[in-house]
Amino acid sequence: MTRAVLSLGSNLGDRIGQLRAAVASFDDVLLVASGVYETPPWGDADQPAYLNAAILVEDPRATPREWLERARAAEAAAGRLRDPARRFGPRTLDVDVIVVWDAAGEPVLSDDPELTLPHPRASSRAFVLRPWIDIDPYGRLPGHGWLTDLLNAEPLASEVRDVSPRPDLPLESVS
Ligand SMILES: Nc1ncnc2c1ncn2[C@@H]1O[C@H](COP(=O)(O)OP(=O)(O)OP(=O)(O)O)[C@@H](O)[C@H]1O
Ligand SMILES: Nc1nc2c(c(=O)[nH]1)N=C(CO)CN2
Repeated sequence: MTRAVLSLGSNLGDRIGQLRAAVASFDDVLLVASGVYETPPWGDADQPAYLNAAILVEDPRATPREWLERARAAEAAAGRLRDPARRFGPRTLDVDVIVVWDAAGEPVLSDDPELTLPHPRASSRAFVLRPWIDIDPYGRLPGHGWLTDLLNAEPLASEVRDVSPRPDLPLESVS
């Protein structure tokens, strides 16, 4: 398996520091990182705003399960602080595996609850699709179509207006 899009989010503690540490943990496989966006909480309104971003990673040897393990390791390194009683509640770091493509460039489909691919809620999340389209303008969400069509149709077209770029908070230092 080769490529994956990972979504990063944080709304507790040092939000940008946690996102940067997560990106650094994928340094050996990182193709490109999106800009950072400030986004209103989705799914559970009573919590602080999130910082969200997306990264494209590639490793010819990595299985989908290994991407999930690396995502979990990044969350654990951020302390995994969260309220277990709130499904979509606040957290120091969330790293979700959005799509994985195999060596032939075909998307991996899985209904395994441990690793569902594509991520089952990605199609309704402007905070996932807006950063993703930064780094993959011709991107498609398998089963849902082009990112550009999803983001330009309701309900996401309205939601994306509240997704604010934070160019003052780059993920990577310019070298
Ligand atoms: N595509 C996926 N990416 C990440 N985790 C997944 C995926 N599919 C299933 N899971 C499972 O979901 C479990 C809960 O993940 P997590 O705590 O990140 O959920 P959440 O962030 O509360 O909700 P959401 O997945 O909607 O963002 C994980 O332990 C993982 O095994
Ligand atoms: N804006 C935004 N809202 C969320 C996010 C996130 O990353 N960004 N993650 C959640 C966890 O499932 C729940 N709600």
